[in-house]
Amino acid sequence: MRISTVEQMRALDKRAIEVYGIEDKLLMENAAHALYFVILKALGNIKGRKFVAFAGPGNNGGDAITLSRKLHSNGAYVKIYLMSSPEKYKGAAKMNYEIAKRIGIQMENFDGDNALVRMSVENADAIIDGILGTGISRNVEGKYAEAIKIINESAKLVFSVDIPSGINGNTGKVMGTAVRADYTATFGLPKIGNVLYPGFEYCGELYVSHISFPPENYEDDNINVFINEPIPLSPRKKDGHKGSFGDALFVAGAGNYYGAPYFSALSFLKAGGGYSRLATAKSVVPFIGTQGREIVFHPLPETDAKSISYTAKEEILKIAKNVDIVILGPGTSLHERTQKLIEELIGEIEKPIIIDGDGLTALSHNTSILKERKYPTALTPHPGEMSRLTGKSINEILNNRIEVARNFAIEYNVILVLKGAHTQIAMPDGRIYINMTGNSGMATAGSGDVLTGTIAAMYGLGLDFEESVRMGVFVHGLAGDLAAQRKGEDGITARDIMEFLPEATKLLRDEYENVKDRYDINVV
Ligand SMILES: NC(=O)C1=CN([C@@H]2O[C@H](COP(=O)(O)OP(=O)(O)OC[C@H]3O[C@@H](n4cnc5c(N)ncnc54)[C@H](O)[C@@H]3O)[C@@H](O)[C@H]2O)[C@@H](O)CC1
Ligand SMILES: [K+]
Repeated sequence: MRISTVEQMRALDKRAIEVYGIEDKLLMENAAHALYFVILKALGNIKGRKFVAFAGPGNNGGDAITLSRKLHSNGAYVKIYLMSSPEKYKGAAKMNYEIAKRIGIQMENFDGDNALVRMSVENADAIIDGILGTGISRNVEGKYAEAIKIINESAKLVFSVDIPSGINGNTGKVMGTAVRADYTATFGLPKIGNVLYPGFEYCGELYVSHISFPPENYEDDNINVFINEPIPLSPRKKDGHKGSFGDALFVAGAGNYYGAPYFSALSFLKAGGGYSRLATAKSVVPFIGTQGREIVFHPLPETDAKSISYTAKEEILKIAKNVDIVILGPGTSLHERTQKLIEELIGEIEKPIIIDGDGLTALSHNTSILKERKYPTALTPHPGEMSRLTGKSINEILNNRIEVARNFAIEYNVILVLKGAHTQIAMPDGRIYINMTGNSGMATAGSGDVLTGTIAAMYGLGLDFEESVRMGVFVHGLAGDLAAQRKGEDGITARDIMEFLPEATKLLRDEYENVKDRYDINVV
């Protein structure tokens, strides 16, 4: 499914109106109907139920008034609080306001927090939030903030129209304050703010309605943000040998960094990969060797600090020639000579590579080396590492995740995985995939190492490089969700994520449609 910006949604509305003649009042009717269905689904029946709706000054308010008329028509009691003078309404919103007035639906101006409003809310079964939609243009203050406070303090079921009021439709950021909804129905396509955190969380259960747009209305290459849907894995070769499922080289580890090489190299095998090689400083081998017997070790000369020595370069390049994919950087340390080694390997390895951890720090000294690469490259930074790569502050990155990731991927011709809740995967042609698997328990040391191994495993299973990165991120999150289901989010460790990789891959093979549905946005 595509995800749109606010501006793209406006263009789609315009096209629906101008090309197909689906007038704005039809769109509004459809929008109201969609949320009506969600309410029906949540409450069972409507008759005799009491609703309080807050209607803002724009079309979001118009949708709320239209919905109120539907609820009224089906036997509910509705009271609407108008956030500003109804003279402001235009087009479909104005028409629906006038219909509601003629019908005699109770409408009052909201002049700020007071006992009467609180009492209406207290007596209601549910609240409709149509205060602000995608037209939010500044921070929420004054009586708008007061209305949101009343809603959030009410402990009633809250249904948001399009997007919880106060959430920025392009970024998912809270603009001062925002409604915490139980359900949200969004219209046309989900907006980026519905899908990125924290907006996603504020939506509660998220539904999308296509409000009668024909499917071709969405076929627009400029709308190039997508949900990261899983890609079906082809059946495993029954007569396969370990080389059939990929041969991966991990250049990882240093004295005191035993977890990163272990988790990355072993996760490759757990997620379905065939042959896992670990090239690491020689004194690291005995520490991991006893636990990771399935891994093939290439002990390398080391520095005084027990990190991989620069002199290992030719040997690494030689091994790299015989593998399918190379992973650079998990726990290689910040030793200056080792960093130099990794930096040069990035430029010289003639295989697809994944760069993570200390490899990203090595790269940040000279990002232009990426431009020399003629083979596919994926980077998996968290926002801190992204900050090092771009020189931008972490806040700047968090506030513009999509743009920052996209610009980097295009400029350096790489796949950039910007990690975090709902990780973004940016492709060199400008497409972005937003990943929906995973949970907060996965923000744990070593989780990123498991990710690199999982991506490499997907490549070993026969997906192309781009698909492997997408599926690696998906499967890693799915394994984390399975771990959370079993153990709770609080105590998940990298080991737990790794241990659930076989189950995650199996689930995708056995129950592909179920898994896909579980992480899709429901259509009403
Ligand atoms: N395809 C779609 O997405 C459709 C969208 N529709 C609705 O239209 C909405 C967008 O409508 P509008 O563009 O009129 O925008 P909104 O209804 O979101 O609000 C715009 C109004 O709010 C004011 N405003 C902005 N920020 C404010 C703040 N912080 N405090 C107080 N007032 C503020 C603006 O001055 C303007 O008057 C959508 O969210 C959706 O509910 C539907 O009617 C039908 C189709
Ligand atoms: K809203």
